[in-house]
Amino acid sequence: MQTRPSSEPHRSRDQVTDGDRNRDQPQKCASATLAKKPVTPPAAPPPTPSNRVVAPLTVPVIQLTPAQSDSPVKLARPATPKETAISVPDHSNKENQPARTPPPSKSCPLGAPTNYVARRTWITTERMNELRRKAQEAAKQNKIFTIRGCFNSVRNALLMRGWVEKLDVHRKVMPAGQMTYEDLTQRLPKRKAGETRRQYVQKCERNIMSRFLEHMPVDFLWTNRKEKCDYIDQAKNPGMTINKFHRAPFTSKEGLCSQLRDFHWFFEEGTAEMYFPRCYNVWSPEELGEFIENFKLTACVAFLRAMLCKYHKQGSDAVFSCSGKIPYSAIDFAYKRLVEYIDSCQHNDIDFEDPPKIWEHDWDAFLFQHQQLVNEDGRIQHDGGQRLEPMVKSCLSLVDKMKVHWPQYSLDGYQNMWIVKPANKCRGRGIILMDNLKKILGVVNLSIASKSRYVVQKYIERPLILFQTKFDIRQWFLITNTQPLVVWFYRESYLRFSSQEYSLSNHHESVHLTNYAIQKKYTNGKRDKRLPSENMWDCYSFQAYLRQIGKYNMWLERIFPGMRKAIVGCMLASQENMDRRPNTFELFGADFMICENFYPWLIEINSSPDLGATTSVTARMCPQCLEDVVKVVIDRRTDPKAELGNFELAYRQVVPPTPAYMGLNLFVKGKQVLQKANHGGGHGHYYYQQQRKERSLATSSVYRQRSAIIHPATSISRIHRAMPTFNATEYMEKYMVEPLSSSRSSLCSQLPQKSPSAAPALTATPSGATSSYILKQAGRSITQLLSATHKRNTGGSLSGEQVQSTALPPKRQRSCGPRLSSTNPVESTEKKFKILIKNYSSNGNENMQDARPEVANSATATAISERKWRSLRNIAATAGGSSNLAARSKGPPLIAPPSLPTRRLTRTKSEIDSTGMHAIGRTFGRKSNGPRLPISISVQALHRGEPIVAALKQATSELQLSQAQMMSPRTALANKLNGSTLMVPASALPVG
Ligand SMILES: Nc1ncnc2c1ncn2[C@@H]1O[C@H](COP(=O)(O)OP(=O)(O)OP(=O)(O)O)[C@@H](O)[C@H]1O
Repeated sequence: MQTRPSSEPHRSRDQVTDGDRNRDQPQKCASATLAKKPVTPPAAPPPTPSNRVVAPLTVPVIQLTPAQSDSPVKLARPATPKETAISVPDHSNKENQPARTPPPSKSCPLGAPTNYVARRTWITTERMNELRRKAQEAAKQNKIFTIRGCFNSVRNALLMRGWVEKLDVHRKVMPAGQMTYEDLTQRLPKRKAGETRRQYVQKCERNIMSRFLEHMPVDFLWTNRKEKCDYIDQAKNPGMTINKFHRAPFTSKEGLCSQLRDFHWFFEEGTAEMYFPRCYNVWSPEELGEFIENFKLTACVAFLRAMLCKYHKQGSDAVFSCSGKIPYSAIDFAYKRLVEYIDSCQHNDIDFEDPPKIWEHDWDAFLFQHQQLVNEDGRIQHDGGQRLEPMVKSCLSLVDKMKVHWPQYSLDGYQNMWIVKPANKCRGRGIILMDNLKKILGVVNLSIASKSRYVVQKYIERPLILFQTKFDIRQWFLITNTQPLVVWFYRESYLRFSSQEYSLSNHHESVHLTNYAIQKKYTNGKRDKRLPSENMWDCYSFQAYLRQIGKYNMWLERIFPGMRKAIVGCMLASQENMDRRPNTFELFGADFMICENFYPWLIEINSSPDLGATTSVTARMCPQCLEDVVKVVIDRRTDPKAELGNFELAYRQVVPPTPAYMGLNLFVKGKQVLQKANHGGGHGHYYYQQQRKERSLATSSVYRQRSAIIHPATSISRIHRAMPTFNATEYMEKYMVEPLSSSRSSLCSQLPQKSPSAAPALTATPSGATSSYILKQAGRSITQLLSATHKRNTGGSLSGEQVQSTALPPKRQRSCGPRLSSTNPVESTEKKFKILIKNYSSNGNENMQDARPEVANSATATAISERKWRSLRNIAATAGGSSNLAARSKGPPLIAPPSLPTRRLTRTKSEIDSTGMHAIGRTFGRKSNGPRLPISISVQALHRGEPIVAALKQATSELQLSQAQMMSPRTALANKLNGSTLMVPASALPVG
């Protein structure tokens, strides 16, 4: 018996054609007996840990029925050729040609021996069932993956871990239940030339297994392009892992530039530091202006530096000459600009008027002179009358001073070169090096007209060059979570050299752009022999080089940690703008350049780094990196101690516990309304101004207050990241009500307490000390109250009794809804409040007992201004018409309020219905299991300096307060609360 060779490198001349194969099929039919069952869904697999319900596979169950067995096999019907095992088209040798297969004969049609099947065909029924079982097992264990693109290392790594691939072509599935045996065995991929038999068999088996999984959701998707449908799939199947973030703004040049503008907020010494050449999104007029200013100032620095450098290296004759074309005043011009700049940095200019205006033509002339000095070896005019040494000395000291205030001094040279990059292109396309402002503006202005965007970045003129050749470093890193941020750093990296020697006089891309996409277009020029011909080194070769030149410590101390800190910093700065979806990770490739002083400068971050085996270096490193990604992403999920390959954890954000004061002790005092009312209308404006002042104070102090309370070891950025949502509903429910009891105490203590429903409120009245304390606080800003009550709650400044009367539970959950116990005084106050609101909601038909005693009190009545009445009316209008509420109110109406316009009735009513609120009085609360009110405000708004009042403003608007009240939200809310306890004088009621 001939054995089939395991591999077939080339297709032979006499290879089997499709037609041949078809002709063979009747014969193959005889080689196996298959009992095909109709599509029967197998039993549903048990639920997986992730609670995913695995849908039964609706694939044909293939009965394992050997062709010739001792036990006779019953066939439902004669197997058709399609149902048989499939023979592999043999492309290799003649021994396996169809001519050599036994001709179809009656001796082995449907009863051929199993071993015969195995010999002649490559997918037997046994194998088929095995594949099915494997697919089912993978589905049960959530181990289905799809890979788009040629990421064989990932594929192999997953297959090795028992995963099964669902080919991307099978994403668009046919309706469940329609899959037939033919679907599985037909339409198999064609064998490619050069594909070995084994490879082909594996390919077909993968194809078949993929079809088994057609109706199963994918658990792991590796793609190199973002598609919306994938994220929709992920939303449907949250367990699905995707290797791409939908939003990663730092991966475009434009995005990186804008993300890193605010980097200073995220600086953490030793953790997040950043060297990024200054960069401008010049399509934005603001940044264009900044760029122009920076360009000019850089030219001034470069002019003086170039002059000093030449003077010291080549002597004064190399710089000065009586026939020089550059006027001596150019030195003066540059000098003055630097002095002005340093003065402004040191704030020495605050007592002076604006610096004199410099006309554009003066700048043009100077920039031209700079070009002459640097590029054309021009001389500065000097007739020998003036002594040069003092001037040179003062220039030197000025440039030294400038180093302090010019953080990117180390990367600037003398030429003032800038690199102009299309904002959203990659692979070096459209990148130009320029040193002329007019030309740069010409490019970017044109781009504005053509709607293509550019960024302009300072070119690193003094890079570290190896053997006179420029290089950059490609560094991979992995993000596995954005909230909290988790960054994995790859220990290996590789260097990419340019094919030509470095020169600043030649601006050609082959000299300055070191990325592979550009360099592969050029043959290597005359360079040092020690450079690699494929223009790549791995980091180990670079380390060896550094060791050779005695600078190995620079790798350990500056380059490697510097790259890591830059990546962490960049991620922290961009974290806010990345998706927060779980089960998403991404491998990024960052490009760094090393400066002469060995500091790494971030150039760019790529979202789909080239992982092709383009050179021997990448051929070794890329597959390894991909395998390591699988280790981090897959293995570590189940085993925290799993091997991580070359990845190391660079940053794991620590989420600090929610600060105790956060949203807990914010409250609005209702007392201020009385003060305002007592002062009469004439002082209204004054008080309004006062409040505005307080609000602005609060605005600026919110951040300071917070930072002061936060433990110093906790960095701002971390806090900033992990800030919980400030829940206005919760906040108001609790703190808008609490002061009610306090403020009411001052009122109610004067009032006869007839109403039984008022009793709980009165019992809840805090002590006089607390009242006065609250009174004192009433005029302060909310932020001040925040810290005061924080102290109070932590028992710092108040007596135990006071704490008891005012303190609230120390820690609250983030979810909103009333959580105060029924014995809590605040609770009872809240009830009171509710009832009183109902009073108004009854639209005059009913009234509350609580209100009765109060209305008789003239002192209280006079305290109600027309405006307040309007607010009350508004509340009434808001709540009016909710007849169910009114019906629940008891007691005869004391006042017959006029029929008020119900302009906001509809919305409020629907709100009540839809949000599960059971009374308008509970506007501040909700049913414990009801949905949230639509008044949740992100605390980050507060953090960023927006006034807390703004938050209240929003809240008040949600509470349907009138425009006048919204002008002063604190007062408005207090009005509302107080108003609920105050009665309206009959005289204040509109007639009718
Ligand atoms: N500020 C800079 N200073 C010096 N060289 C730079 C600077 N920016 C970019 N380069 C050089 O230009 C090359 C291409 O730049 P960059 O990576 O930004 O372009 P790209 O189009 O995104 O390329 P790729 O997609 O291949 O990374 C870099 O490899 C680097 O050698």
